[in-house]
Amino acid sequence: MKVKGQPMRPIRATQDGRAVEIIDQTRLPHDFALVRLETLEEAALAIRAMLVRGAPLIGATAAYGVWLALRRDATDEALDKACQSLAATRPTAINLRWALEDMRATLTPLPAAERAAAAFARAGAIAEEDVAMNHAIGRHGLGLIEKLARPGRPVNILTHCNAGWLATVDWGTATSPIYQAHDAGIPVHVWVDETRPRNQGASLTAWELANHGVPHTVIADNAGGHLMQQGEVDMAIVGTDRTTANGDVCNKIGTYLKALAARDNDVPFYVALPSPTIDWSLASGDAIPIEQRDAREVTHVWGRVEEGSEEGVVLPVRVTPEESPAANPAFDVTPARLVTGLITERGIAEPSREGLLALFPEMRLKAAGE
Ligand SMILES: CSC[C@H]1O[C@H](OP(=O)(O)O)[C@H](O)[C@@H]1O
Repeated sequence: MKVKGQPMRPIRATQDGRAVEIIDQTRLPHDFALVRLETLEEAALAIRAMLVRGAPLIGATAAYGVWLALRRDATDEALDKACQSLAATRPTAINLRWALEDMRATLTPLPAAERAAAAFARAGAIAEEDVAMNHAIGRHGLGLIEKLARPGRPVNILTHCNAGWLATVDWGTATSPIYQAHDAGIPVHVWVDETRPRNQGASLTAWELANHGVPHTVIADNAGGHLMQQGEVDMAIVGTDRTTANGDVCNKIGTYLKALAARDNDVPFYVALPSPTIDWSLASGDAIPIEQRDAREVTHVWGRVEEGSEEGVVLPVRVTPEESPAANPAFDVTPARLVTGLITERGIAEPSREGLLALFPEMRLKAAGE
């Protein structure tokens, strides 16, 4: 997508061929900062500290992280260490495991001397495949938005967290249909869930949509149900970090509550995902590991000082009593029964094992379940 009119991606190889450059998403929306990753350790930290986040982008960053490791040491031991250290960064997004398995399968058969070049090529291919898949998701999702369009008012779409181009290599998943509808001249308006506690909606999705000129309104997470009751939401589109073979959807904490409110108000609830986000090995979402993040993300908020002596400084501010503990599960699981459809690069699947296999028949032998 574009930033101030310039094509931009959240990750790209540098011209000198020695590093990748990422957008530091922890500093948006206040600062747009690019960070150079030259080592495995820097790539792992960027994922763990959420300078890059979002399932597809985590996968692409991990793939490049393997390349950065093998540039220095292309032995079997180095490949193993790289895959293990990157796999340990975050537990929930399946794209991380998928990308590392792909890189390991690509590189293991090769002589050490050929591995760095092959790793760079495969990481680049994983990135470009993500772009193509997300564009296709947008095409299929565009059809859903078109069906809801009517004269005199925009299609009102609610989204949660950031499943935008910042969460992928480009286009986003949930936002790809929104961008393509906007670009096609279909009036859309997006209700942007702030998405406590890290506020990826307020700080990332809103920033993306503003950059692209898409009308949007940031809302408190707790406002979505009310807006649905008032008839102000025509559909919801969210992303996912892992969707299991039966169509259960693991996504940012709070997604499940939006799905419940959508069901109660007959609002179509769609999930957009590229197929590497499907975990065929799990028959349901019960077994998905839910990341427990630092309680400080709940007890504090980070914001920019607007006036006074430290103008422009981003500071943590405590919003809870010192003595109050906090819990911070980062994801929840929305059961398939609450999902209207899964928007994939091959089309829209019913949220079920057979619905997914109808689009991905080649996965039948791998798909857990009956
Ligand atoms: C297209 S994946 C987006 C997905 O990832 C986010 O999680 P995080 O920011 O913690 O990596 C969130 O669940 C989004 O829906």
